[in-house]
Amino acid sequence: ELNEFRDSTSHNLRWKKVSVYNPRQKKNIIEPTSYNLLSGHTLGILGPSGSGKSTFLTALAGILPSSTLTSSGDVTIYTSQNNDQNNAKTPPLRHLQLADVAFLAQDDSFFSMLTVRETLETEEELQFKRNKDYRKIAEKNRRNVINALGLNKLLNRRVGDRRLGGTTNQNGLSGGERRRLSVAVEMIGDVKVILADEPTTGLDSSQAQKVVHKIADIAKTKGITAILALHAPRGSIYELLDDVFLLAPNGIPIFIGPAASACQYFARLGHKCPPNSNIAEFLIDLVSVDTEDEEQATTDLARIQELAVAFRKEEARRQGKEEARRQGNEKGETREEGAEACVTKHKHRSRRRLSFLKRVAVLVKRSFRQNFRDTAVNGLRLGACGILSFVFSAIFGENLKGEPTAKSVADRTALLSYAVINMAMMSLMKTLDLFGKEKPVVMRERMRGHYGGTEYIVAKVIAEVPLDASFSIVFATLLKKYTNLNVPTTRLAATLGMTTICTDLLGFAVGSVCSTGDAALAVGTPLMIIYMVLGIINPAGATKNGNDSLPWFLKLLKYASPIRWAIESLCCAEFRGLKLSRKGRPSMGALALVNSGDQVLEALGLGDKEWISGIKKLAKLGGIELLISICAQHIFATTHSG
Ligand SMILES: Nc1ncnc2c1ncn2[C@@H]1O[C@H](COP(=O)(O)OP(=O)(O)OP(=O)(O)O)[C@@H](O)[C@H]1O
Repeated sequence: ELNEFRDSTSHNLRWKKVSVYNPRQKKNIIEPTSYNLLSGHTLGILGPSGSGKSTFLTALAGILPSSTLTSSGDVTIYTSQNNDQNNAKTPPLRHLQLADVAFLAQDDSFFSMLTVRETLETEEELQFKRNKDYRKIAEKNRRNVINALGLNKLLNRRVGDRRLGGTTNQNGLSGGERRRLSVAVEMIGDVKVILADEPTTGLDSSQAQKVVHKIADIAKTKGITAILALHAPRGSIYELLDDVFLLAPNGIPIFIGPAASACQYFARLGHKCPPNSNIAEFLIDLVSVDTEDEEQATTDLARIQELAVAFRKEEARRQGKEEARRQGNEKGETREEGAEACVTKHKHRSRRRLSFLKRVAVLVKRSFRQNFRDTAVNGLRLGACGILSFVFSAIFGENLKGEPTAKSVADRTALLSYAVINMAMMSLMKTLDLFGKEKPVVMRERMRGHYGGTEYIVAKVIAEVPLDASFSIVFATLLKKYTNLNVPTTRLAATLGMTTICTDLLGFAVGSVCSTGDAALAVGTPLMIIYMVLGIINPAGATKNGNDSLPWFLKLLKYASPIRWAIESLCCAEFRGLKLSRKGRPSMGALALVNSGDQVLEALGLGDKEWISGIKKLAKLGGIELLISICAQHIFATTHSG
């Protein structure tokens, strides 16, 4: 099966003096290193926790969080081909681009409701044009990837959400299967390098070995390179590595070279690897510092210092040799110069091959599947609508029975306010939760240039907003059925629907601005509470100028509160033209003198408002939130990717 993967091109990876600097701490996080990793080789980065393995990988891929760290050095792909036809097209040496990289992050993130097949198809659809030729290549590539990673039997299984665990995830994928799917998703494109950050995390030893074996196999058969950051690999995993890069704390390089020669190298420096031991463990022990024992820590630091000096000498010797070889080899020199010229000339290749509308269509399809298939959550939301409408009617419904009275005004206002708050809270929480879950997948896809923030938000609006709004319609219908509210069902449903749309869009805006789902929840919840406090109508009466004492930023928040406009709108629909019986009229307060709904609206400071004016405000607010979401997606895309 893997034979189909084989192509005539070999892609070597070369990095020159790659280092990472932390400008805030004014120090290197990774000291400069250079290496030439040959096509088909798998290199393992070993080192204790915090030594900089992940940072080095992200620096190679070119996806360091630029706001906090800077990298320098050159990362290039050196292509050697046996096929003359291809030779004319591809420059022999060029900068590594993100499109060349399959980057496997520590977490496996997917859309949980999609099957393995759909997950791979979506990746393929986002990468390849839908014309016949592209589809043929894409399908062949997908088949090869599926075979190579042993995913054939899992194609129709839903990916599932690991965080749910236990019973809910019974049909979902196991940790090892998710890792293999991650590799498959990354391999769908025409990648030249596999970078994997702790690909064995969370796996048992046999699954861990299988995953590394698959990656090393793919690298060999595809003629590409693989670099794996490994925390504490077993001996059997070490045996799969062709090359090793050993990092000491503070990103100090200690060894880089063939895995088979590591023991010999350290033996020469007086550190013999004990026979029959795990070489990886021995190497990591060599560069680990015992933080609990001060005396031992001093010994460890001295050893690391000595090994670092030896590495620098070895590196200088190797570079001198290479320089001499280059100078002595006339043919080699000409080739290298030509190649360097290619590095500077080569332009970034765009991976966006689909039109805007097609990209949106693919994303809408995925979002639909994710939202509609989540029957457990949708069922719970429907149930919540039913239960809440029943509870609300039990609490407030009594005073609404029979002909409308002045006594019922407070209950009517409170009932409408809670209905708005309920729908707003439900949709905001759901949107922020989903946004957080999707974020890693979306960031990865956007980093690879599959689509931009606009397509993502537009697709979410098309796929999610109608479903959320339909829950509002159900809630409005039930509420109207159980209570004796005056507002027509259509107006109640439309207002609650608009509130849901507006809070969905608010969720998109908050989710786009915040870097993680947790941060979005931490910002979104208090923001909604402020909107609630500022938006709620005091049934004891309000003055038109009640706003005047508020500071400007609270006035702004009051204006931006969807809850305010929805409640005002519903109050207008409820009270406008309503005749109030004199029975049970309150003896005090602003409502004591009212005879009609119009007088109530006057007392509430809504005398000149209509139902439609609140709806128009909600629509305007939704438009602004949509714009903020799209802008935030573009502005924060790079900072959040790190
Ligand atoms: N964005 C960042 N800004 C500043 N410092 C960072 C950033 N990312 C990582 N570091 C620092 O770089 C160092 C190396 O971190 P890194 O995560 O690369 O180590 P690691 O070897 O991969 O660790 P582990 O094995 O635990 O995953 C740490 O000291 C860390 O605090």
